[in-house]
Amino acid sequence: KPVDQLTTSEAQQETAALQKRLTEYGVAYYEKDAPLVEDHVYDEEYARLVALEARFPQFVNPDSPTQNVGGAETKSGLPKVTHPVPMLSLGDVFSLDELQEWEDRTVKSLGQQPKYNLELKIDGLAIALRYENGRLIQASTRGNGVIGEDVTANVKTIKAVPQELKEKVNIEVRGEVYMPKESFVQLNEAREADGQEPFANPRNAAAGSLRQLDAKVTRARKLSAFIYYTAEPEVLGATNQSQVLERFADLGLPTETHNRVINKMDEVGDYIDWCTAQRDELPFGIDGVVVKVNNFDLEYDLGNTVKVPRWAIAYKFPPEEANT
Ligand SMILES: NC(=O)c1cc2c(N)ncc(C(N)=O)c2s1
Repeated sequence: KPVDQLTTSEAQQETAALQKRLTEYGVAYYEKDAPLVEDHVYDEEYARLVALEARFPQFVNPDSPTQNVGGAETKSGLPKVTHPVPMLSLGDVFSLDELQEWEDRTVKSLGQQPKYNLELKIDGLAIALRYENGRLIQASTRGNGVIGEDVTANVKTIKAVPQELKEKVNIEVRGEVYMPKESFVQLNEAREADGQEPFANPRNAAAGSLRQLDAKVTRARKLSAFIYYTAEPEVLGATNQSQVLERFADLGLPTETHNRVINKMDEVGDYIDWCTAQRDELPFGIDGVVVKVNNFDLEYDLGNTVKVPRWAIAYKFPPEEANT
């Protein structure tokens, strides 16, 4: 129900429930690197709480998650970084029908049939890398999208991430840090031998390994990364997403090479089938496919909502049956 149609007691109940739930999500995400919900679910509920507290300020209390932006008490105590361009999460769809509905809306908004760039959705954690004059000067986590953590020293231990680009450009790029499946198996064997709790999945292991105070621990975890986005493609002279990936490779940035440009959405099924068949063979985890309008001039027309871009969508694979 819209916030301004709630009775005071309804608002009090919903506010208290959201404050409790988002605090639990925050502890799981920031303290345990074991998120309870997808980023966009957290974002949506957080936005609802902000709206409720704005309309009913009497229900704001000091330990509401809105009162300590960016997970101030992260266990790792890493310094904070504010993202100049917010790191949005992605909208999700779970079927080809929903994907077709997304395309219908997109074609309608654009008034034309765009090409799409299809990319694997890497199951890791998002990072932003700032290069100046071709040198890596800062690396940060997504955090809550606006405020992340400075993980520069830790990212410098990741072999796949160049500290020096092949061209002296000033650019911020974004991607995913992940733990290769092999590293994950070795890490959990070592942890169990040590009587420690194994990580539930490579994504949590990557998050826990990246957000360490001691970069030597991160180095030992043998992480890797793929870079897939920049908000400043003009710096690279790229006019579409597939060109951006090619320019990233020219610079020495690690890119996932199985991307594919398609002319319309009815070609996406073949790609999804290919990814599903390849999934177990890939040396890293994927949890879906990212579909992006390839041309940036069209992407510009579509813009973003507060939380997710309109020019891209994630098709999520059905959860893998527990291959115990
Ligand atoms: N949250 C996001 O915007 C994204 C998240 C991811 C992800 N986990 N893996 C790959 C891509 C990609 N190829 O664009 C994106 S984009």
